[in-house]
Amino acid sequence: MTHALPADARPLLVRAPGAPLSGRIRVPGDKSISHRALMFAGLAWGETRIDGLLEGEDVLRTAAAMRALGAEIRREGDGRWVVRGAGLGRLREPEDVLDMGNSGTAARLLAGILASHGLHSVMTGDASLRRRPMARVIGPLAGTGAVFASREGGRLPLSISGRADPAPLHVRMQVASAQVKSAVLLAGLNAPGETVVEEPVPTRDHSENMLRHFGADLSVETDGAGGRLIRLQGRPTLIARDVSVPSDPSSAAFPLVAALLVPGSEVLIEAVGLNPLRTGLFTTLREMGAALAIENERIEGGEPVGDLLVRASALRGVVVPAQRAPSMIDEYPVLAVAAAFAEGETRMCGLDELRVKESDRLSATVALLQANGAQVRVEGDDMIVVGRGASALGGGEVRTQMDHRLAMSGVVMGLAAGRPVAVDDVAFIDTSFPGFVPLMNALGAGLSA
Ligand SMILES: O=C(O)C1=C[C@@H](OP(=O)(O)O)[C@@H](O)[C@H](O)C1
Ligand SMILES: C=C(OP(=O)(O)O)C(=O)O
Repeated sequence: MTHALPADARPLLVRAPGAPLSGRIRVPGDKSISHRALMFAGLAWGETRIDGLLEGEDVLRTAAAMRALGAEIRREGDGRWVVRGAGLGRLREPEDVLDMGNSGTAARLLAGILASHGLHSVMTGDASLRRRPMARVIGPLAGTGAVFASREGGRLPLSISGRADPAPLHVRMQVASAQVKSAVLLAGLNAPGETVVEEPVPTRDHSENMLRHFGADLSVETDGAGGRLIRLQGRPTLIARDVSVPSDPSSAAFPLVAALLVPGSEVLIEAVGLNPLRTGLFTTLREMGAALAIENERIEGGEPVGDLLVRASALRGVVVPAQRAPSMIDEYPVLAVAAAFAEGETRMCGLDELRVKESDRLSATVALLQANGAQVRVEGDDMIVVGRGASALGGGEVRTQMDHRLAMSGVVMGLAAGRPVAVDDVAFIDTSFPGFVPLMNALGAGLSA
């Protein structure tokens, strides 16, 4: 197997800190909400102020793309971002190729905007993103009348000839994906009439919440089985509204699991987003016996948030049901690390979507664990990890494959294991969690990079 590293790869050797992790931290803003804030603000009339925007590389790609489409976006000295929207239906044609870097969310959501405006555009990304499937958005978005040309298998680069008069869409989701749902809703915004999304398995609803926040007419009906029917009335007047971005629960996952696994640790993570469609990891860790308390629950900027108080805990294996997967989809690599230290077997069910993330996260997570002495196997779409003591774990290399979540999971493995862990490239952590290493060091992790 080849093991190609980018020229600017940043390796890191991670050792157990030898003392508990402790302190109070705040992790960066939610990545999903940050992308959406920039996109909806860019389509609105007036000036939107965004507090707490994630300044990770993925989100900066969305900012650059929205600028290329005519939105004015600036960062003020106090860290607040201000967007003067171009207005729905009034975007300008980008002069050059839109490079979405490592970000599936940026590429797929933007495809919905581009398909529903009368302009021609070409989108590309880095080597990881160019491998990821775009047919899942091209298929439904073709219903607008837009014309797409992609590489084989619907891969980037992708050219889009959008429609100034897009047809509204009626889509029944074939895959549980908030990115696909959001692409359809974004396209439906500029289509006269009603766009409908049938979602048998609910996924994160930040787009729905934010569309309402900006004044769109959107309704959600739920059926008895948890499915959702979303109706959006096209061509609303979107009006700039201030946005406050909560801390990202998917980023909180890494210091949280590290604190659970490093003996004696006690860590407080402030103001973490607690949208119920994002908190599957917290539910699962509690089922595993984690001492994880949620304090000071409140609503900030329209989303529930709370402080997570976590103490090192002896974990036991559990079965994680497939229905929970969308609410913790990005957390499986670090949950698998936690499971490697738990007593007994953890079975994580229904992980097919992990195969199409920044890497094939299912096989990459298996490789991460196996290289570090854990017992792991895959049966169909399930991953099964049998836990062992810390002294039996570590000593291996983690190949991160341009995937930030694998890099951070490798770091957590190294902090908890009996032997050091070599992570081949931590550079991609900046896509979602800038400042990860110093923040972990503020807790006493003692990382050298
Ligand atoms: O809509 C979003 O912001 C996201 C949805 C999920 O992807 P899928 O929609 O592909 O499941 C998730 O993995 C990604 O990190 C962010
Ligand atoms: C899957 C992820 O992001 P994206 O799809 O936006 O690249 C992630 O952040 O784990």
